Amino acid sequence: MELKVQPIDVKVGKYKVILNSIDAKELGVYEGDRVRVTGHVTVTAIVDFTEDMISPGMIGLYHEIKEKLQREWTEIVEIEPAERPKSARIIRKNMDGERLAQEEIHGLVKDIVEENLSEIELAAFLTSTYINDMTDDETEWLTRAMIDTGEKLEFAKGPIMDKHSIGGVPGNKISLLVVPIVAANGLLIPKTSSRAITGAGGTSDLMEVLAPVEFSATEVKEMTEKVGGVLVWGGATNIAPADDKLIKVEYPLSIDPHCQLLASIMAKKGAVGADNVVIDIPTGPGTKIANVQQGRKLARDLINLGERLGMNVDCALTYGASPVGRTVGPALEVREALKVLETGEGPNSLIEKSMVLAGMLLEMGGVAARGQGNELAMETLKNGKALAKFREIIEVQGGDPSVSYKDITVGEHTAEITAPANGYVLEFKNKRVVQIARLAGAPNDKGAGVLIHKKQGEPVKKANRFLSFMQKRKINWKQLCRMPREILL
Ligand SMILES: O=P(O)(O)OC[C@H]1O[C@H](OP(=O)(O)O)[C@H](O)[C@@H]1O
Ligand SMILES: O=c1cc[nH]c(=O)[nH]1
Repeated sequence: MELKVQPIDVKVGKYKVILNSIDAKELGVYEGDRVRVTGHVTVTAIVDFTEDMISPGMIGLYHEIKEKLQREWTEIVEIEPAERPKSARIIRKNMDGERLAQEEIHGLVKDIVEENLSEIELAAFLTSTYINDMTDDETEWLTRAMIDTGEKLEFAKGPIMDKHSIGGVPGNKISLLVVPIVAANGLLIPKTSSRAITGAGGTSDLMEVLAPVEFSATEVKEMTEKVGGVLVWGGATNIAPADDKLIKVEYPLSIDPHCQLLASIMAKKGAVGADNVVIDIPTGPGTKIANVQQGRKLARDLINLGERLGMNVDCALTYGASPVGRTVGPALEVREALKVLETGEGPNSLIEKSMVLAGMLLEMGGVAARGQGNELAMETLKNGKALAKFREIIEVQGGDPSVSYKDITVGEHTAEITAPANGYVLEFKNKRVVQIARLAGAPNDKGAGVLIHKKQGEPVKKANRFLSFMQKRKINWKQLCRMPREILL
């Protein structure tokens, strides 16, 4: 079928075309099917439908495909139905509970990286692995494929240290303390992070309050060699590029399937050439890991996967039933973390957790004797070396190194939630705190989030502030009032 081209200058991140449903019917294609578009070159694209935006006889070409055809532009293209990529069948195989071969997984990851799969297919893959999981072999192949389809860092000197959290506990800003402490002790830590997956602010969302986080792999290497550490967004680097594409689909589903979590974390560590890795596993009700037994199993899986990939991995099962510190949401969390670095003072839950993890890395990296890491981490915080290093990191990434926690602006519109009666806070529902922070606009609205005045176990007085939440735009009380009361308390 010949169709007249109508360019649509919208980036959708994939090769996509939009057909009028009459033409689609005639061609016998459905939404999500593939068509071969032939001008002077041929491109295979995913089909979208419209009743009215594109008239019969026309075809809408989104930015990416338009770019591809641009050099030899043509007004008329030839369209014919094409096969779905082989990976779509592989996803189906996974959905049917069948095991996948290494080449199948590699092909699938390659198609993810090359944007050959639709969001529906990606969502099906993630949902299927959420339900069926993967074997240890499949997870290793998935991780290796994620490493091999991107760029890898190679440093002339080692050891390369790294830290990662599986996430799931709100307010987990500890990388902002751990990375500078490790780097301040002479170790290299090229830390890449994701943006929020199930939370209201991933480490990259936080760091972006202070400095750019989008760099190429070469820049990550150069900056790490210069100042010892970085805190960058993995999604921008082409380091394990499949990871971010999967996380983008996980975010709206609010799922983080076991095998994907293992591969996502370990691919990022493998690709930066990490020798020693500490993984934080927040555990407890309302986290990704409900209890210590599950936490131990995940720790074993991470350590085993590390062994298969040649990395020395240690895990810390940390308390996750209540937020870390008293802030949730990018700017609020950065303010809290910077205050700790500047004054040495702050919530115990934040300081102790950061020191334990930094201490483990200092021991693994051989700069602290066994059992002495925690002390060295605390000393690095108290003597200002951690702050000085953090400022170097901010500067090398293009931020303002003189920034103080007092300069961090948070959303100016605030709503207070007060305690309905005198008493104690018995339980803290992590997921609800995250829901509120996301509703307020976090992580994209950097100033949005939740400030926790009273944490679990603390006494509250009737009508005293219990939670504040804030955002840049005016608080939408109507929306808030529509929220069921149990989300608020
Ligand atoms: O949104 P949820 O699922 O809670 O957690 C995701 C966060 O956890 C990890 O943090 P880090 O990189 O170890 O600091 C990820 O990189 C990401 O920033
Ligand atoms: O980086 C991360 C962290 C948690 N879960 C993931 O899938 N990736």
